[in-house]
Amino acid sequence: MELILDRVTKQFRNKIAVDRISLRLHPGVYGLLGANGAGKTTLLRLICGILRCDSGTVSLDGLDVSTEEYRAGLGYLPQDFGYYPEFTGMDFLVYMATLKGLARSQAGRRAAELLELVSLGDMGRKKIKTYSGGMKQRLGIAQALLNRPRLLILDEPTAGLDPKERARFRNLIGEAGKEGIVILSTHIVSDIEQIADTVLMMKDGRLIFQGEWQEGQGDLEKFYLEQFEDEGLYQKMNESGKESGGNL
Ligand SMILES: Nc1ncnc2c1ncn2[C@@H]1O[C@H](COP(=O)(O)OP(=O)(O)OP(=O)(O)O)[C@@H](O)[C@H]1O
Repeated sequence: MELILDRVTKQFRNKIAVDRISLRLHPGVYGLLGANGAGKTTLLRLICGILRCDSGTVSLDGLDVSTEEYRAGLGYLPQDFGYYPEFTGMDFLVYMATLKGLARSQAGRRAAELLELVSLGDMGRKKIKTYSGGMKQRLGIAQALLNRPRLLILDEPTAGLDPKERARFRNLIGEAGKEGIVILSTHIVSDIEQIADTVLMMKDGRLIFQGEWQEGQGDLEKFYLEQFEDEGLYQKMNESGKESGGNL
């Protein structure tokens, strides 16, 4: 399985949010790290086909992002996921499953299975308005898994999770990453260290680091912060009319 991004670019008015990003991803967990405004959400939306690239292509095993077949293999948890507070967790999952085209009988079975998987088995009959932030987040992950996606995209999935829930979440994602491609965005470095096999680091719409982060390489947080110290330096160099270099 291979997800290929080829010079993917997206511009909003005069802001280039994603700037010629090329990637080849295989099964595993990828942590997309970047400061606020680096372009993470935009990149994830392009990979989900919610936004169209201005130029460049996204494809999974040769299927273009615009095709039904591509979408059928996709699971997505957006950053600002809208829940229905009056629905129970179970009803919500069944509803989402039918939207995704599962037959009703199948939807009920799958929903129950996923509630167990995300440790919400005993909360399935309770209304979502009674859930904690972490429970809602787990329900969001469950809905993203309904169609057994080959490509799972999670935008800031650990936001609002306490340490215990983070550990639970790590296990869940680790399982998903064994069979498919999981991309999760965060600006919390320790999330990446604990969950992801491969780090993707974005700054100003560009990919500035891609690869495994191993213990011998030192402190990922320090490296990450250094990129932003460099930014100031490069800006100064540009302002004085010199070419900036060194950035990938
Ligand atoms: N719909 C839009 N219209 C105009 N500008 C946008 C739009 N979406 C994103 N941008 C801009 O594109 C840039 C990248 O935004 P994006 O949301 O992708 O960053 P991010 O890394 O996900 O940040 P955050 O962690 O805050 O979500 C920002 O400067 C943002 O203001």
